[in-house]
Amino acid sequence: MAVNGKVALVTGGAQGIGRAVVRTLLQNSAKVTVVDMNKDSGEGSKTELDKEFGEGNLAFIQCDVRDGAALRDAFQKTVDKFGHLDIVINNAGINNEKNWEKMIEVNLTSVIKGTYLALEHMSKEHGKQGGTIINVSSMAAFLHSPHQPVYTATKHGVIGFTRVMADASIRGDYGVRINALCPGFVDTPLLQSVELEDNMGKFVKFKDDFKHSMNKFGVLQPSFIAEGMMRLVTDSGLNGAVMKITCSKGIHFHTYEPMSV
Ligand SMILES: NC(=O)C1=CN([C@@H]2O[C@H](COP(=O)(O)OP(=O)(O)OC[C@H]3O[C@@H](n4cnc5c(N)ncnc54)[C@H](O)[C@@H]3O)[C@@H](O)[C@H]2O)C=CC1
Ligand SMILES: CCCCCC(=O)/C=C/C=C/C=C/C=C/[C@@H](O)[C@@H](O)CCCC(=O)O
Repeated sequence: MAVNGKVALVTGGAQGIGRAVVRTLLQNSAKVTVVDMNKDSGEGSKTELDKEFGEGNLAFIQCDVRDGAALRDAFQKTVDKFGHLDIVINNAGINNEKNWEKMIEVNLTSVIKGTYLALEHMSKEHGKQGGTIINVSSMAAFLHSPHQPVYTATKHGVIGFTRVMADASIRGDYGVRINALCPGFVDTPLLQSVELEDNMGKFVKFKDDFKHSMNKFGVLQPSFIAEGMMRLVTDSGLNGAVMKITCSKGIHFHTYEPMSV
């Protein structure tokens, strides 16, 4: 899929990985809606990106992705403003082992909601023109660590859900590609949360293990994750792929046993 002239919606696009992805999409002449609960960073980021790429290419909608009605409204507003929808990146995520129910809502339930809403606007089943969905998981889904039990569970969930929906898309002829992206450690504000009892609860005592892992595996830049994301967006041969991005192997894909049925 060529990105030029396409319309994208990115959740959690006000900072970190999401912001880098939004910037890359704009560089490639897409129209983009950022859906993020943080009004200050959303508006600040829009001001900067409008200066760089010109006004009229980027919309910011303040929205907590856990609020299903507000998220539905954000999708509709995007289509109303830009005319259609082609690319949805379900990226918003948090680290909160203390309030782990909230973390499941943000990291997994909202990715499911975002995928279903994306299909309403892009699937041939709904009379639309097709598109691509990327759900952000993590390398945490592949490596055990003692400090992130529920975060890890949500990221496993994102992969399982994404792979099944990719198969459903083929069987149902949705015309929508659905892929997952799993970054290793990335230099964003999220990483600071592992030091805080407010985020980690009793698992904060493992923070030195966490730092040890970061030193061992290295920390990536958000722009490199955006590069991987663009490959998932543009390569029409990819559906159900699980992309991994690490310092040691760069951008690569997880391989699975073929299905038994
Ligand atoms: N930074 C890292 O090392 C890694 C991050 N990831 C995943 O990448 C994604 C993005 O993470 P980062 O950019 O690092 O985080 P970040 O904390 O820098 O940015 C996350 C963005 O999501 C927004 N957000 C959070 N909760 C929200 C909600 N309920 N509704 C709407 N917006 C919300 C925040 O306001 C923020 O702008 C997450 O899913 C994260 O789990 C995956 C692997 C590694
Ligand atoms: C909770 C906030 C921080 C979230 C951190 C997170 O989601 C990421 C965890 C990342 C772990 C990264 C590990 C990378 C390992 C590779 O370098 C390699 O050794 C393993 C390669 C396995 C493969 O097949 O690629």
